[in-house]
Amino acid sequence: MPVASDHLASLSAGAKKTPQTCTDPIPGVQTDLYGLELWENYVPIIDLGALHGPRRSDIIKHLAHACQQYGFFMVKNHGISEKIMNNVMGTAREFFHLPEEEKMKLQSPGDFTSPIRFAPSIKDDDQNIVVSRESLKFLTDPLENYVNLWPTYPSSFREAVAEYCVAAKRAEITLTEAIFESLGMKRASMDQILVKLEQNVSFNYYPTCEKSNLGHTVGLRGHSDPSIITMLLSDEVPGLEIFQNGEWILFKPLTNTLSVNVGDILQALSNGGYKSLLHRVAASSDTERLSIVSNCYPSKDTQIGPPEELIDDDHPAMYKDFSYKELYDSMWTLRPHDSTRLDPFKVCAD
Ligand SMILES: O=C(O)CCC(=O)C(=O)O
Ligand SMILES: [Fe+2]
Repeated sequence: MPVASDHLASLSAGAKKTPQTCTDPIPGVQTDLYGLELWENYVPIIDLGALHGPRRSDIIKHLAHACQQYGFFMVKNHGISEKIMNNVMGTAREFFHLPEEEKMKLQSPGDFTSPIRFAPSIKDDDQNIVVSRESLKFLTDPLENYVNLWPTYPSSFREAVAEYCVAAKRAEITLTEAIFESLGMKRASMDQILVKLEQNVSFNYYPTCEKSNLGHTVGLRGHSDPSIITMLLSDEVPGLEIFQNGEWILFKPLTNTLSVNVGDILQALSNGGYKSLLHRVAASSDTERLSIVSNCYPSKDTQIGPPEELIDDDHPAMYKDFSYKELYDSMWTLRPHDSTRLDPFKVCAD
């Protein structure tokens, strides 16, 4: 992926010319030589608000670095108000605290295409493991097609969730465009995806687990996401673990930021330059945990092989040219935690 590597080179070069003098306002956040903030030394922080100002090109370089080296970063100044975040988190929490039979009314076993579906914790007898996550997954795009299918209890549901979806999608479009720019994609290649960007949302609830069951309970098994990017809003309870440099690292959420991971589609679009993040959630016996995931992906007819401007003799295409529909249709034969869904689309099998 020639262009993003160039960005990295110019990141280092730029640092020598214009050293940053940022102060360090948040404990645990260091700013490196290139002006890129790192949370506790292991997660980059991207200032989304600065994309609209004179520092845009710096932020684009930060994004290239974050997507290439980490596949995971946090965003601040994302434009989603605290009120919208608190409302949707409060609504999601109320939903999961409803009696089991209320939630089960939204279950649709075996139908992965249902526009809204509740999935309870599962027991995998083959692997003798309990996956404790309860989730409510729903399609959100376009909102007017789906809002009427959403629950009316908690009574705040439709309004709070719709407001969050709109705000989250706005942030995702801004971010996705900047990520495409960081890859060096041509305007036409970016636009054919951006104009038809879609979103779905999941509420995830991880109940506390008896101490004696911790040995065979996980919150969620290791997986990558079938998205371009996934944006995650969570409460302040740690639980998400990210796979970096051969080890699992427990991520500590930071107030008012959202976290973002590279998904499989971005890995293919970037010709393997940006790595889809392997992640999982640990079970806890102390505190329940809540997260809201917004997945951003292209319309079914969008081609998601790497665009020609990212291919040259030194960087031959790693993926065939395939549509999102082909990936989507092939996904249901896999288990959700199989991170091999791009394999059929590789030019050469490993
Ligand atoms: O709850 C989390 O932190 C992560 C959830 C997740 O990875 C997913 O829903 O795909
Ligand atoms: Fe995920």
